[in-house]
Amino acid sequence: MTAPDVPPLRVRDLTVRFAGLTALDGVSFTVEPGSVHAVIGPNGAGKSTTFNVLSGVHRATFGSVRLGDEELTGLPPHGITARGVARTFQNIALSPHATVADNLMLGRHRLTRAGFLAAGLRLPSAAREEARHRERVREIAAFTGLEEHLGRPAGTLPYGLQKLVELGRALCAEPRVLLLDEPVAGMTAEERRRTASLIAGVRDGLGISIVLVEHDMGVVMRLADAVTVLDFGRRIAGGTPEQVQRDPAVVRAYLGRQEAA
Ligand SMILES: Nc1ncnc2c1ncn2[C@@H]1O[C@H](COP(=O)(O)OP(=O)(O)OP(=O)(O)O)[C@@H](O)[C@H]1O
Repeated sequence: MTAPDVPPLRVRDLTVRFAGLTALDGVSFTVEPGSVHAVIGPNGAGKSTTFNVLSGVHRATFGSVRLGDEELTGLPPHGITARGVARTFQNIALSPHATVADNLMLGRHRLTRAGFLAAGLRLPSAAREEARHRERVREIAAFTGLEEHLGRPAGTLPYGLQKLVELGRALCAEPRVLLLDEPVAGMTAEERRRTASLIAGVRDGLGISIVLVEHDMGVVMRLADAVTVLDFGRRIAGGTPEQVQRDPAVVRAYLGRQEAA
């Protein structure tokens, strides 16, 4: 698998207001090419809002998100996917009755050249293209450890494997940037360990950038190259996992919430 051309993802002064509530307030950070960048913070800090702006679900009130020279701000979700940014969902969003292979094929959608007409007319060009996509799906299934499950309906797999299908489907879009929304939530300790090493493998083997929103601090600290810490919609710290762990503002933010709880 060859590394795609990955530019930096620059988030600048991102501000999101919902009817009187400022969910994000002037947040800036840069995701370096080929790195895992974690966004962490206590409940309500603005992590999901950041994720939703990056994937085009929410519009920024102010500020910008740029991938290299391309402005992503204001694009709809499919426009952002088309520029090589793929996401997974916190709650699994697979077609449960379709096979794992067909769910992965859905991830190839943006790369499909032959239109519905060519496919419907069963033109040889469409058949060749489909065969190429199926081959790539098999490669990605092997990479993610899903090969033996390709023929099974996705809904019949255990939860941890369904999360991997989500990840595999996002990889099938050949992204330059992968947005992972709590990829190990609800997993057993063994599944967490396996998923964390798979994510490290995606970074190291495919060279793509990964933005990770995750509550599991063990996974964040082991996996992330850089961490942005949010609290009440503001960026309160940033740096390597070691730096943010020692940062008094971060300790205060987490301890404060525990005391209030
Ligand atoms: N669609 C919305 N409408 C109004 N307020 C919202 C909306 N989405 C989020 N908020 C508010 O914005 C703030 C940030 O929420 P967000 O979900 O981004 O935090 P979070 O860090 O992801 O929290 P958690 O860890 O609990 O998922 C919160 O006060 C939340 O109530």
